Amino acid sequence: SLPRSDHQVVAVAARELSRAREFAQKHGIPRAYGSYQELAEDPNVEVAYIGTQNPQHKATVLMCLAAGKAVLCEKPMGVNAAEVREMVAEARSRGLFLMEGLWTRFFPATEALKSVLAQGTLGDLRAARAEMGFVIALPRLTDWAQAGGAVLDLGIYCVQFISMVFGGQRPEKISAVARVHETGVDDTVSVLLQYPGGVQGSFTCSISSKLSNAASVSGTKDRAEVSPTWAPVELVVNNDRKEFPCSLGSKEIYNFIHSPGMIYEAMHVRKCLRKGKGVEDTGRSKPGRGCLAARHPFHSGSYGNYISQDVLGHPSAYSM
Ligand SMILES: NC(=O)C1=CN([C@@H]2O[C@H](COP(=O)(O)OP(=O)(O)OC[C@H]3O[C@@H](n4cnc5c(N)ncnc54)[C@H](OP(=O)(O)O)[C@@H]3O)[C@@H](O)[C@H]2O)C=CC1
Ligand SMILES: O=C(O)[C@H](O)[C@H](O)[C@H](O)CO
Repeated sequence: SLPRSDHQVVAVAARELSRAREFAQKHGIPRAYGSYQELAEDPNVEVAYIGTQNPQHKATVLMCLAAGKAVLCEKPMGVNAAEVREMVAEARSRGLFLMEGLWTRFFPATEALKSVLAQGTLGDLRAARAEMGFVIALPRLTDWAQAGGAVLDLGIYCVQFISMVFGGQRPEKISAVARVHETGVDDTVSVLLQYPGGVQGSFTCSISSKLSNAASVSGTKDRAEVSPTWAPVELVVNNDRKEFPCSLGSKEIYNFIHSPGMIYEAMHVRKCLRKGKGVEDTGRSKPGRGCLAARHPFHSGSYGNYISQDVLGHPSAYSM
């Protein structure tokens, strides 16, 4: 749905060639490969978009970086903070672009919220709240072996919102309560994040119950809310409601609502690569090839993995 002069899908890979061929035929993609390695080695591929399941992200990211590709990896980029650090270090050492596919960050409604924040319309910020929950029957979500669970799949959208509105700051303290699914993955989790100056972030994510699926930030002057949390098409500030439809005239049938909004992150990737700037943790830019995913406020998707690791990995932060 983007101009072919800017974006072309030139190849698709699957572990079975037949499936890649079927997908390629359905979507008019010139090349199909029976392995991810063959795609990584295709000289016509500039950027690899990785949509495998969570546990395979790291291996596939490293494979594509080794082949010199820029990489856009689906969220959560890693199943924990250690994996994310390893991938970011590898991208840095090769001077290659790596970004976590937190597509939410590039929606027009998110951009509109960021300018409301930048203008100080809400006053001094006090609290941010996000929720994402559905009754979902996706096998991967309740499968420990596929790194399922609410925090990694849905909580990451809540964390990235809170991290964004608080400028990428790291919280001083994290605490959480959870319901654990019979398969052992986290089913419903509520997390409290305490920031300097008594500023608070909180979120609830669930794979077994419908939540508000909205995200809000409140200050001493006003409150702003976007919805749905993961693919915002509406921004309300005080009682002023603005719509940002993202059907974009697409006739495609998608598995998930607002999927046409994937074009925004694709446009961002292209913009980064054309700028040719690397973005370091400190936000200091340096000449290099592409932007690097880091804990930069704008690419703080990786931050979500730190939180999930903190929440899931430290019993002290996790009272049942
Ligand atoms: N941004 C968004 O809106 C969304 C993001 N996601 C993210 O995208 C990723 C994929 O999700 P989704 O497409 O629902 O996942 P699927 O369950 O459909 O699996 C995706 C692909 O993973 C590949 N795969 C590679 N290794 C394995 C393995 N060992 N076992 C099973 N599958 C494997 C398969 O590809 P093949 O067999 O063809 O090689 C499969 O087609 C996840 O990380 C998820 O978080 C998902 C939905 C929405
Ligand atoms: O990123 C997402 O939107 C989620 O992976 C899936 O869409 C979710 O599992 C079902 O909404």
